[in-house]
Amino acid sequence: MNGLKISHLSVKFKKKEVLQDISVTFQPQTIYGLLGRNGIGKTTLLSLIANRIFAQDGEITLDGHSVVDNDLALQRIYVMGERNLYPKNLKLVTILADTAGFYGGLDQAYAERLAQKFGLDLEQKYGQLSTGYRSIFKDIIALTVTADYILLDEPVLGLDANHRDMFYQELIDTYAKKPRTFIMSTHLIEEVANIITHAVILSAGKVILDEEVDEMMTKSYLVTGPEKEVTAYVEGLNVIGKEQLGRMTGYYVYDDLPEMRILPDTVYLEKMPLEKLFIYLTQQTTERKEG
Ligand SMILES: Nc1ncnc2c1ncn2[C@@H]1O[C@H](COP(=O)(O)OP(=O)(O)OP(=O)(O)O)[C@@H](O)[C@H]1O
Repeated sequence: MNGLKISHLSVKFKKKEVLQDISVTFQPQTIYGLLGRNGIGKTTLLSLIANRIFAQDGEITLDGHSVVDNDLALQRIYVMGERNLYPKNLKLVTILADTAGFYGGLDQAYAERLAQKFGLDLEQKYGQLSTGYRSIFKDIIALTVTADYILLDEPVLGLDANHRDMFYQELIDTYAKKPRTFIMSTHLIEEVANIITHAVILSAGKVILDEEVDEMMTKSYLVTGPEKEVTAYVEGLNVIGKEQLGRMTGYYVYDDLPEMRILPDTVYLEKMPLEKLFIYLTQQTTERKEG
């Protein structure tokens, strides 16, 4: 019952089906990565959760209560808005105060510390900010607002490498001090691989993976070796990709490795990076849909 539960949700824009009968539960106090290729429906899903758009079918509940027109539930869910959400002539301090008003609080002192750290003057107007600083400002709100579920839509869009690093560090720190749920949509998978504890991958209108990152990593391998030996070793396993690496063949395997199977001296096992897993899993489902 606890958690943000998406049940059998379907969304169409005109004739285009974006999400088809998806179900997934976001648990309390967990950092999620919401991953998927461009245009797959990540922002759409976040907008549905925030009640900004409505689904044709399905239901979203927070701790058992529908979020539709439910201010009590919506106050507990903060969604980092799209690019031009705020009026350009509003000062950042005013936006902070308004947000605090709606959500029942915002850690003002922490917001000011963050603004100083990122070099952001809160007396500026929103319209004066560069793309990167708009993201930084929205990130500051997301990190400081009083809400149990914080939805971050591409939080590092336009941020330079130093600022991205700072943001990730702040996210880890604030989560450690006050655990709550963050759902972060991003394309920078390797950058968040050590931050998110759970991954939800969307592809071809469906949730194709919903799993703990640690669990995923225990069954994600790159197996390399001479073609004959390596092909024999991976037989019957869930091979999601293949690459030719010079004279060696590499198979990307997403499966538990059989304990009884002996690994030949010429065959090597490595961990598959999360990004490779994402690339091959989403490629498979897209090809299946198109094929
Ligand atoms: N209001 C709308 N009207 C019509 N089509 C829409 C609308 N909003 C989104 N779409 C379409 O829905 C699909 C999903 O878009 P969405 O923005 O959710 O994808 P995304 O996964 O967030 O993409 P990206 O990673 O590129 O930001 C796209 O094909 C988009 O064109």
